[in-house]
Amino acid sequence: MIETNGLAGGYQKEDILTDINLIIEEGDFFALIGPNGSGKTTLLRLMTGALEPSRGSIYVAGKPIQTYSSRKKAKMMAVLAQNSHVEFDFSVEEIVMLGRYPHQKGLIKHISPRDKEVVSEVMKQTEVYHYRDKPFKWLSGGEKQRVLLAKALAQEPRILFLDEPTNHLDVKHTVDMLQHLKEHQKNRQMTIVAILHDLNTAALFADKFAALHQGRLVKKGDLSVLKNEALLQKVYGVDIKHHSHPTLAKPQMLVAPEKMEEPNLRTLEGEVEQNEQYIHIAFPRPLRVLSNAVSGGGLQWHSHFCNFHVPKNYDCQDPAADVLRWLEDANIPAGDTLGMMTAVKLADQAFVRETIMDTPVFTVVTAGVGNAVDITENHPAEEEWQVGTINIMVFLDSHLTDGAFVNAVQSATEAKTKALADMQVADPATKTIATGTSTDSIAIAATQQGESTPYAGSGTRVGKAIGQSVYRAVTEAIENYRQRTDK
Ligand SMILES: Nc1ncnc2c1ncn2[C@@H]1O[C@H](COP(=O)(O)OP(=O)(O)OP(=O)(O)O)[C@@H](O)[C@H]1O
Repeated sequence: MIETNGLAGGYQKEDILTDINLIIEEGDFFALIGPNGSGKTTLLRLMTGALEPSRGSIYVAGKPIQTYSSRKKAKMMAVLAQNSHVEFDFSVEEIVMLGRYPHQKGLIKHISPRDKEVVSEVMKQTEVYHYRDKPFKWLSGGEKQRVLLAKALAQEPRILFLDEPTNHLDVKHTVDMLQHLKEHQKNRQMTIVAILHDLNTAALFADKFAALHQGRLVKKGDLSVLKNEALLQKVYGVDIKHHSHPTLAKPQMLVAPEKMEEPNLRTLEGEVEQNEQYIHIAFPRPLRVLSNAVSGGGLQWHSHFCNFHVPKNYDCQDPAADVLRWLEDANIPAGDTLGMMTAVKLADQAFVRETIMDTPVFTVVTAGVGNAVDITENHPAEEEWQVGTINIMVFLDSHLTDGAFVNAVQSATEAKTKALADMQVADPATKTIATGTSTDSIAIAATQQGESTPYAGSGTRVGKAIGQSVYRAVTEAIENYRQRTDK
């Protein structure tokens, strides 16, 4: 649909862009990314024929852009430029109607029923219909932007060029605008070429990407362009990390500014507070944690770690809300706290604090085994569970990658299962050796100090440290539980 070959161009005989070779297919949502001054607007202006190239060629729908008459071009493409100014005293509807100009025939232009229909439809889509009679100049920046988009859509173009279209728009209108554009792309095969500064928005809505840097096209392709952290670092000059969107199969980018000075946690000396209701471990700064805890679970950062005692008949309708309430009652900052719960007496806890294979590890375990389960055996679908949970928190002075966190959970689980086997903890239903209990929780928390390690399985020092520490702590906690309950 759009093809540039060896394209160069700029202003006052000085080239801003050099050797741009790009193919934008029909129906693409194509995002141009790059820092300020990298040449994105210049490229857009060359592609729309607003600027003459100094070298190379631009083909649109198979024909050189220069061969299009202005009327034909206006039927083919619409442009929503950056900071478009409309000075006249037009109403919103009149401005949008200007978009129909290329479709109107004859010397004296008449507004046809079709023009009216399209104009109202696009005003509704862009949510400007209700102020169609207002003077344009009375509108806010974001409202004006939506009116100008409506005007561009009224042109019914095959290609829509957008220069920072979400400028001035709030979150809702940004999403709405891009959602509408996406529908136009899908339902009408409209090609969209958009300059987008917000990489996260680009990741959500665009399918193809081209990164410009100092007037050169340094990368083009699919979402892999945005996942290329080294490329983004080179282009933008800041550290940008990507992670996955929680509900969509899309990456999201996070800027990582240089780290501030933080307290050193080499000794892992978290403050421990314990009473009948909870065990609370507090660190002077957050640790990176992977956990299935009821509150603050997933991969997060937390400074506070709590294990709450609940009665055996605890009504677990909304455990996360309960934990938040208990944290508030105990004056522990909920936004920075991981919260587990157990019906086991907290006094049976085990604290194991050691340096194993050069890795400082602190493991906190509460264990009840009334609910022990051999996960490899068949059980009736609906079972009456008794109270009993093994809650494990492992604090490490180590720097783990996300993958290593998963490895660490694996290492801790293997150690727990070995402890249950050595202590002959049986599944009461199957009478076989239990592998865990039905409601176990785990948290692996790391200081993220020092060099990062990609593995934490049994073949690594940190994995062995986790294994030994968890084994000792689970064994001790079960011994304490057995002594008290006689089980
Ligand atoms: N009309 C002009 N005359 C001379 N130089 C210009 C003109 N417009 C832009 N430039 C220069 O061209 C270079 C690229 O500008 P361009 O607007 O294409 O960058 P951009 O990537 O769109 O930047 P931004 O993200 O800031 O909008 C800049 O150095 C700019 O100063």
